[in-house]
Amino acid sequence: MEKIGVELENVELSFLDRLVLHVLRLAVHQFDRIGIVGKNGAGKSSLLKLMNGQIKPEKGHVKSYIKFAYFDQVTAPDESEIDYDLKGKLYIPETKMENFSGGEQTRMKLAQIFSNYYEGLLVDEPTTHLDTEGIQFFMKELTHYYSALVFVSHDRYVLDQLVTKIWEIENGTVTEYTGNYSDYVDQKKLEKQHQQEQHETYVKEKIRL
Ligand SMILES: Nc1ncnc2c1ncn2[C@@H]1O[C@H](COP(=O)(O)OP(=O)(O)OP(=O)(O)O)[C@@H](O)[C@H]1O
Repeated sequence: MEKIGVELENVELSFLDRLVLHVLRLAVHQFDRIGIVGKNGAGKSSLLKLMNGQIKPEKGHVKSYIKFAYFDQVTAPDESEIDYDLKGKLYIPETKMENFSGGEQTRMKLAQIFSNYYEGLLVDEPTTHLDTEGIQFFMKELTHYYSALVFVSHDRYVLDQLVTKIWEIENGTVTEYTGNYSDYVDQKKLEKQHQQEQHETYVKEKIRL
């Protein structure tokens, strides 16, 4: 049985009296590849931050058993060493970091992560500032990265290539779907169709009575 990397139990997270997340139980296992999806403001980044221990829930608990690397767009790159080859491959300039463009900052932070080995990666919107070449590099690295991977992305192509599970956040709750993004879309279509059929049966039955 695969080792648990992080688990959440009976978690409630609110901001300004709004219940943003309500999780009965969720777990990330050793080699899971999970894509988190949901509308703007659904709670995707907050869920990653909970798993990273950056924010604490007011109820329930989050237990982490492995060391995760965390990436988001807002955190500036730190001074940690990066692999020389990666620096070249990712065209990271020799200029001062404060002058880096958005894309260069993203490349730098990803290079820092890929220069070390982590048992888990929590990655929030990694491809936003990347050009096509940067996205291809990121995907190639992650395809062979042997760890738990949880990431938030609005990029369907990236999700389709990299994940084998989808966590959908809707109205504060998280539903797990097996498969990549396209599989998730198919399952949602079937769910909708089933609901529609149930509704039609209900209406017909009501008329009949
Ligand atoms: N520190 C905070 N203080 C108050 N509200 C917050 C805070 N952090 C997040 N929120 C609110 O919680 C909700 C969830 O935010 P979160 O950033 O997790 O959403 P998201 O699904 O990642 O959204 P997006 O796709 O737009 O990035 C939003 O309504 C946001 O305004």
